[in-house]
Amino acid sequence: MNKQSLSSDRANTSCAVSSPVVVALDYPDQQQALAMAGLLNPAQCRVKVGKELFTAAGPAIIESLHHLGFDVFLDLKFHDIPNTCAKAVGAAAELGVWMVNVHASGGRRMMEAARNEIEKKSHRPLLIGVTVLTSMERADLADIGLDIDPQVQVERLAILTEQSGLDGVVCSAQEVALIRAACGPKFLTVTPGIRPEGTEQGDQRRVLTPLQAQNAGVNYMVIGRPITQASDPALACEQILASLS
Ligand SMILES: O=C(O)c1cc(=O)[nH]c(=O)n1[C@@H]1O[C@H](COP(=O)(O)O)[C@@H](O)[C@H]1O
Repeated sequence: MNKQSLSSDRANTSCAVSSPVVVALDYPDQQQALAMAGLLNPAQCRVKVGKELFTAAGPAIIESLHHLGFDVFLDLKFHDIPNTCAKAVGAAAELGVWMVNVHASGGRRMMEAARNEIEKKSHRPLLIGVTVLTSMERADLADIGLDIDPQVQVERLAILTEQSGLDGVVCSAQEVALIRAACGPKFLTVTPGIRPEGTEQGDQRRVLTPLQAQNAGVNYMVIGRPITQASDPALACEQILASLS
């Protein structure tokens, strides 16, 4: 199947999953990722393909996940000069993915170029700007010359992202109220850094539980290790969904 027909098929068949859960398939190869996907129900969650899996498995993993019925968030966090970023986002659109992201710190012209490029495509994924990584806290921002609270930078980048015509931002669920106030109710919030009670925080810093995130009004919550590293991943996913209902 060529890229264009894949894109058209996807545009016609993309399912409307009401669940906010997006499971991060952070695996080193296609076999492990598909084994995990096989335990999940595409009616109950979407999946995310990130840098590790996409670098190892390439576009074929997207096609395989589509065949299993999943909407796919392609999380490659593009951050480059406007032309390069726009072409990369355009290539992602041609894979038929549901969502793709760029780093909002790439700036207004980069985000506008990315948005303009996907507007030309027959399948138009949701285009999301990453604000401040959920692994970062104030000290990490100070290290890169931004001696401010993460929330200040998140709000600034969310406003820039909205003005640049993107659909929403990646942020911590802790910042959703702030973003709603600044960017309005239609602007999407996609929140990693989700940790159910009793799970390891790991490298994440700005975290909330799934229920707290839901109460904060997030649109989509990205959850990786609390599901994929659980002794029973399918049960872990079920329990998270049950905690939201
Ligand atoms: O864009 C992302 O998805 C992302 C942005 C961010 O600020 N923080 C963040 O954790 N992520 C991704 O979300 C996932 C979180 O995974 P866990 O920490 O295992 O739940 C990883 O795949 C990260 O790459």
